[in-house]
Amino acid sequence: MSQGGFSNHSRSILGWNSMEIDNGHHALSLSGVLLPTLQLFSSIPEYVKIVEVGPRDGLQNEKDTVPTTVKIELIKMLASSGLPVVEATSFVSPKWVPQLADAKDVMEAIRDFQGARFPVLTPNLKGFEAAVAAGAKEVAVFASASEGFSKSNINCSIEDSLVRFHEVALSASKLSIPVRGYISCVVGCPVEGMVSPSKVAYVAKKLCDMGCYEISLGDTIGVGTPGTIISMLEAVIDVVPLEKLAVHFHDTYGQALSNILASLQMGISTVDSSVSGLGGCPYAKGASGNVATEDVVYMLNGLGVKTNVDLQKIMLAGNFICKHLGRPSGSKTAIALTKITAKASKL
Ligand SMILES: CC(C)(COP(=O)([O-])OP(=O)([O-])OC[C@H]1O[C@@H](n2cnc3c(N)ncnc32)[C@H](O)[C@@H]1OP(=O)([O-])[O-])[C@@H](O)C(=O)NCCC(=O)NCCSC(=O)C[C@@](C)(O)CC(=O)[O-]
Repeated sequence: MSQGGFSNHSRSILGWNSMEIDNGHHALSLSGVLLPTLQLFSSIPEYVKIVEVGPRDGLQNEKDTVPTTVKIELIKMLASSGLPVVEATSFVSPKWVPQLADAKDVMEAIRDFQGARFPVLTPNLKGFEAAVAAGAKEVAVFASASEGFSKSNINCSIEDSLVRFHEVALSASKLSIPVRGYISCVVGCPVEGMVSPSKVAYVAKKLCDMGCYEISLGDTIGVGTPGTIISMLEAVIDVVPLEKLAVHFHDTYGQALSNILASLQMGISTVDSSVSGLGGCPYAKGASGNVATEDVVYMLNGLGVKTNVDLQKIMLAGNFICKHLGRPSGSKTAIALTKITAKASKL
């Protein structure tokens, strides 16, 4: 029997992936087999905040214009799934990112929708002012750890970008608007190759000092592995408090979930992801989508980490946008559970 599009069989699959917490000690329960607590997981946070970036990062690279009404519906579905933060759009130049030229209309339609926070990207004061006028209550600035990417993405050097972001941060502070800071290319750059952890740490400290409440570390082209991610995080944690850090992984080499796990083991408790694994930066050729929200939630459920996110509702949002885009989901979890549901409904 199917409820809300999911069979009891797929519900029981979701149930496999659960962790029992007994007096604070973790024990994996898989098919009734209890495994002893793993020391390895002892530093993993009890709660992880997932920042959904699908409507912004996920859609910004789409060639065909996605109708504004579809974007709005997607944001509302995501916000209704328990996600605490849904990055809604970007107030950037429409010449640079035509797909998000409807930022004002999107923001105005969701500004009073309850359930999640809706930050938007603002590269400069012009974008910030437009975002605030449209009702944005939170913004994000986006820097790069590599000069080459900074120039190709926002047409200025890292230092010039920091000056612009400082202006945004000052204006935001006057209005009590929280500012998130992104850093792209924290491991590798499409223009310059490998990026040293010290460059990431330098930009992270600057963003922190100008008042960003959170710094999201982006592996823009998805080349990181736990080895390189851990070295990068160690450098950043030396200069920015751990609780201010978030990770943002693209899955080009299939490393995103392992990189997230390594980051959680280092104590990071904020993870960016994109419904159905949509995404990619228009100025980072070859980069594939972000890690899929469905896969992150499935893994965190399996670790017994709270997210307050309803996986089935995320999958419905994923089905909705993938149907619209006319392509299969990039989430392995969504594909697996959809197949199981389809099989079960034939029985
Ligand atoms: C930063 C600029 C604007 C500089 O672009 P520019 O051409 O150097 O800007 P400009 O100041 O010379 O202005 C040129 C034109 O843009 C207009 N303009 C200027 N600012 C704005 C604005 N805010 N909103 C709307 N219009 C704007 C301005 O008014 C002018 O209009 P014109 O006179 O030609 O008609 C441009 O390079 C840009 O918009 N870049 C955005 C690129 C982008 O959005 N990339 C993707 C997001 S970053 C990302 O995906 C990575 C991340 C965050 O996910 C993490 C990761 O994975 O790494």
